[in-house]
Amino acid sequence: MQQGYFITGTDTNVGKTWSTVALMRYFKRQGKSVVGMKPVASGCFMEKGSLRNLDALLIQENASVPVTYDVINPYAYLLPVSPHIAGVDNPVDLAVVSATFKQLSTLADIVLVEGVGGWYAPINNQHDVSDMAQTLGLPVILVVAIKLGCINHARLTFQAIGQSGLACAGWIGVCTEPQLLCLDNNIHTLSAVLNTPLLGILPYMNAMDFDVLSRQINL
Ligand SMILES: Nc1ncnc2c1ncn2[C@@H]1O[C@H](COP(=O)(O)OP(=O)(O)OP(=O)(O)O)[C@@H](O)[C@H]1O
Ligand SMILES: C[C@H](N)[C@H](N)CCCCCC(=O)O
Ligand SMILES: [Mg+2]
Repeated sequence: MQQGYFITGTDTNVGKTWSTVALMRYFKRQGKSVVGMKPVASGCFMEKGSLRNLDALLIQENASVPVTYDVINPYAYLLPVSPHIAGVDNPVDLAVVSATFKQLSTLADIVLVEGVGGWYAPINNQHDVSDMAQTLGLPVILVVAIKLGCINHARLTFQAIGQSGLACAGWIGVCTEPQLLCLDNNIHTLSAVLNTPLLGILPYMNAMDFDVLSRQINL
């Protein structure tokens, strides 16, 4: 592995997965091999007797090399609730996440790890997403869904990333809504308050096209 990034966001449902896959396509276009990980996923479905998560499946599909599902997503929980609740019978062990990440990092130049929920979402009764990112020791990319309220959420999350001692490699804005009043002004304000590079603004798309989105990224 040459480089790895931990992808967090201002909340759940803010575009972390879309950004992760757009980044995977971006790195591939640069001639790099890339794999991804969704260590903890809540909100899964049963397929042939195993729990599967849509984020993890997208990450698996977009990898440069074939990767076994369990390496991408060692903790798959059925219920779409906070992982410390969904995983009460099989709580996340950060040593397992770390060992699985090491295995994955031998496979490609770039490894992207998508968090779950926002920066302080609990992953078990002792740890939250920030602990998982610190265990992996990766620079963090902050995904911001550009909507009303995002300036506050982005500033809080950016401050918390700094407090964890991890580097922030930049932020990605995702237009998850078809229309937003004063969109450009919001982006301008976010750029001014977040002391980290803007890596790209992903436009609103009616149908997902990760190649189009990946062309908005510049890391
Ligand atoms: N560029 C976009 N254009 C339109 N809709 C988008 C875009 N990016 C994301 N969305 C919408 O936002 C939803 C959430 O995106 P995504 O799944 O990437 O969020 P997430 O932060 O990974 O969520 P989770 O916390 O569940 O992992 C998508 O299912 C899609 O409906
Ligand atoms: C179900 C959802 N899509 C995510 N997988 C889990 C989000 C957990 C959020 C926990 C919280 O901060 O309240
Ligand atoms: Mg996701």
